[in-house]
Amino acid sequence: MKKYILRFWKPNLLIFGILVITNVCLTLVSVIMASSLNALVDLNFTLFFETLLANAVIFMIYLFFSYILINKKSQTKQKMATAIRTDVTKRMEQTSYSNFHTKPVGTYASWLSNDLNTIETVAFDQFYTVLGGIISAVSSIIAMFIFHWSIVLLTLAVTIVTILLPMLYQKVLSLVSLLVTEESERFLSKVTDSLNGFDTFFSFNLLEKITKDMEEASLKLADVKNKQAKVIAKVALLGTFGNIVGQLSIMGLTGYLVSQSIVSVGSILATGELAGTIFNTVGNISQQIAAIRSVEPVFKKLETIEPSVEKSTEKIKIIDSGIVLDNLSYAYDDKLVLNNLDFSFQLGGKYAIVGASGSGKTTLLNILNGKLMDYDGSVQFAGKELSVLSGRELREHILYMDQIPYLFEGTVRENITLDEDFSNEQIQQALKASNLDEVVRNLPQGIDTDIGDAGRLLSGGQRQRVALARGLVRGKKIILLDEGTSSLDEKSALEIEKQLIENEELTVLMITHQLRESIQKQLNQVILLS
Ligand SMILES: Nc1ncnc2c1ncn2[C@@H]1O[C@H](COP(=O)(O)OP(=O)(O)OP(=O)(O)O)[C@@H](O)[C@H]1O
Repeated sequence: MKKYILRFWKPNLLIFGILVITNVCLTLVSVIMASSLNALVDLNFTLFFETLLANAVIFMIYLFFSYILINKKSQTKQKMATAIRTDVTKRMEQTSYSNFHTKPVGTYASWLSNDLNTIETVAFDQFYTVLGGIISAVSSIIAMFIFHWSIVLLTLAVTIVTILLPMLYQKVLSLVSLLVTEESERFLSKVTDSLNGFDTFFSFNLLEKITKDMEEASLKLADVKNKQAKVIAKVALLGTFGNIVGQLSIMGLTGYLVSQSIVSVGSILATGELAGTIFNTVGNISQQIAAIRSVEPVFKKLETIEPSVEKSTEKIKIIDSGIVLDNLSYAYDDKLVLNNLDFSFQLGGKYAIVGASGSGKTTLLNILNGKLMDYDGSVQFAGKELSVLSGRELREHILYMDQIPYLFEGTVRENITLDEDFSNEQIQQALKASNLDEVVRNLPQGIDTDIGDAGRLLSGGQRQRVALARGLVRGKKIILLDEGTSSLDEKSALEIEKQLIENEELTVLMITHQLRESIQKQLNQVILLS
């Protein structure tokens, strides 16, 4: 948290300055109140009204700065929250494919929403509250010197005890807070997973499973939240106890000093007010600091996405040779999936990869696409070993298309360009090459038609073609189709496969369970994985 407070030190310094002004205003009001009461006791009505007027002016100043403070706090909090979110997604940009997939997407969504919410409302809000509290307590203690040193001494003594007592619970509070964030993560992940399965549950008449999953997850979350509330209640109790003891003892001491004519009658009003301010702060400060500390594990968690160390950033200057596998093996932990493969894919060649389910077809394409770099043996592309190329460089030339390509909410154009710049001509060519031009012509707003959540308004086959156009518009010359035409009808699948296979510029590796005869004839080779 410190990192972000310091990164935005200018607005935070401004907030500090405004907090000083507002709290000094409140202290002044309390001190002047003593003069008001003294004036009243002395029947000096002029002085009484003058002090009232002075307090009214100070209150106006206080209100003005309080308004600025609320706005500044909100703006700065949002700036810091956006910076944290950006840091998290930047880490995602830099991590490896397999690292990213070690957690369900729902977990990351929870980080960026739930956890950021906690950071905003617990860490940042409480930080400003504690800061304001300390400033008001310090200015109140200083003001107490006006009345009598013994009042300051007693205040300091009770303050120390009130701060120390609730600290006994600090560790437990941090622990339960961490449990709450972990359970919230599991809750979101479970509920997202269940909701994503709406269509499946619908077809099996099992929609009640969504409610059941949600209820189970919600009860677990409620359990840890109740545990957290119990600890917070104990800390709050100790703080409130210190607060009450502190206020009563100061009132008692001032009363005694008044009775001994050491301080004026008006002092009782001011010290009561000032003691209230100090002990309200002190009584809550342990709880607030513990709350801020409890968010530290959340900050740490957001930094757990490891950046992947790309061995090299060598560039491919010219693609003048294809892909050569030499003794290629791959294992997920100790599960060997590919074993000593030797093979050459010629540039411009067309290949089908077939094999039983689980034989490693997708794994092979994931290696060629730079998603899995921890292979054994050798894979050369354009004369360079894959491991000396960055995955990023590889994907500049290779398009990987899986069975269910993801489409974003938005238009066909946005889904193809993904916010990058392409000329209309480039887009039209890509539409034609992916057999999408006629489909797009028939859409109500052509290429600028909104295709709904995850491309829902397009058929499975049309979605597949949009994904293909995405790669072709970027001039990718190596196409890896992981059953990329599986959701197309026979005629469309054949058309696309033919189009790709007859394009001399493209090297095509397609995993297929349905090798059509007419296609098979045009392939350089069918590779069987076992
Ligand atoms: N991330 C992973 N972690 C552990 N094991 C995995 C992982 N991905 C795949 N596997 C395992 O590796 C083996 C090969 O999977 P792969 O997806 O490459 O097979 P496939 O031939 O493409 O299968 P299919 O035809 O069913 O799509 C399978 O047994 C699978 O369970």
